[in-house]
Amino acid sequence: MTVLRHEPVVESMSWASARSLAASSARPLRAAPVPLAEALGCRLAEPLTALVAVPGVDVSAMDGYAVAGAGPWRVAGRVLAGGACHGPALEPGEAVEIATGAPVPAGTSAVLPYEQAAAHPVWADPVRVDGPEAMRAGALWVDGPAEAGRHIRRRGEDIAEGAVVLGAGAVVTPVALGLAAALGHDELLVRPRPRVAVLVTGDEVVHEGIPAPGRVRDAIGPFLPGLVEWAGGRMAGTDRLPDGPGALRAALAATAVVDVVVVCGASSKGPADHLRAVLGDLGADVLVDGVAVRPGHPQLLARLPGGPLVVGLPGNPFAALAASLTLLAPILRELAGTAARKEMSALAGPVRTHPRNTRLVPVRRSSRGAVPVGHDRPGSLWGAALAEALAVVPAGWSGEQVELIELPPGG
Ligand SMILES: Nc1nc2c(c(=O)[nH]1)N[C@H]1C(S)=C(S)[C@@H](COP(=O)(O)OP(=O)(O)OC[C@H]3O[C@@H](n4cnc5c(N)ncnc54)[C@H](O)[C@@H]3O)O[C@H]1N2
Ligand code: MOO
Repeated sequence: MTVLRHEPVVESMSWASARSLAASSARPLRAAPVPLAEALGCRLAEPLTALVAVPGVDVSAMDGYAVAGAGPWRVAGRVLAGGACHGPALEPGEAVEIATGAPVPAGTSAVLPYEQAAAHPVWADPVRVDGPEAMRAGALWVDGPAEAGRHIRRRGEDIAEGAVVLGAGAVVTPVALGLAAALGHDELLVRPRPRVAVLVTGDEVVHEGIPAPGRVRDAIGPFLPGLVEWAGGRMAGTDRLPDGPGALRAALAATAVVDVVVVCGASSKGPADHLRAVLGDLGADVLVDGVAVRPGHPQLLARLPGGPLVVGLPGNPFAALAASLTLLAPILRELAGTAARKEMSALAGPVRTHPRNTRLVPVRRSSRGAVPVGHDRPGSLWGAALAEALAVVPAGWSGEQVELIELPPGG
């Protein structure tokens, strides 16, 4: 009789150690200038300064009349935003019709909004003064309350030229993009978002339709792009590989231009699980090989020589999600400089604990604490899809507060 002998189970790294080792294995990317549209979500590598003053010149804050001195005023022209400026300085008693945002002529002492402007009866020329035609005819006179300086936005009043408006390290939000554009920037110096390539392995894995018996729909490839973006990365692409070391070796050898490669499946010890062997062939430095966590125990982290980090996710989809949040998200956050805030919570519901492993339990927040939502088998994303966060339940947990790690929210 043949007796099969297997390697003894080696004690895995703790979940907390794996997570912090993942973060510390990431080497922050060098800052680079990127076009505004690509900078969204990145961190500024230098303070954002105003290349121009806002407003750039003294402009009108209202549609109405720029006036000089005391009224009544003879309307001597019109200035529209983007149009030609009024040439000569206004003399006392003169006005120009002006649009909001248009530069006020030199000599302007105030802007009189249309709503406050009254037609002024002029003895010499009793034309009814109520519109652009009359103004063009040079017959328009207006009067009204025009307190000195009123409704003029002075150059640099909102933002002075050279002002620092956001500090280095600030996240480029959609609003920050608008601000940067207003201040004259076309590019921003940011920590670039790390590029991530995904390799989905498994002969049984199909990518559309109802899987035939013995086949399974890929549930990992579809969640990774959103998770990668959310953690601060940028997807470089997804490749589908058959089981077998050849395709995996070739794909990993061709990934020098990305920062992180994620391999889905092939991380356990079965006959079709080649990741470990291929990493060995390629001379990779294996940093994490198994983590004391449920689900997601067979996860891997390695560095290819002179190349990217490789994250091996287990094939079971919820295990793959747990491993993504343990290894992948901390790496991307570190590379992109986007730290996650730490949240602690009571647990308001029963959870199973594990004697040696951390458990990651899908929960929703409530006023009583985090409530486990159930449906948390490693092969299914049901519980995680219902949840807002994963509660980190340590081995032998005895009721104290637990850390919550955020799940990527919907768009
Ligand atoms: N002898 C041992 N066997 C297993 C262990 C172990 O420690 N010793 N760990 C188990 C655990 S836990 C997990 S998780 C899996 C991880 O296995 P692999 O990463 O090698 O993944 P596969 O074997 O390819 O697949 C596992 C399971 O997941 C399905 N799968 C694979 N890819 C996908 C995908 N993209 N989308 C949806 N489902 C996928 C696959 O069909 C299998 O059912 O190993 C255990 N075994
Ligand atoms: O990683 Mo496995 O169960 O823990 O699915």
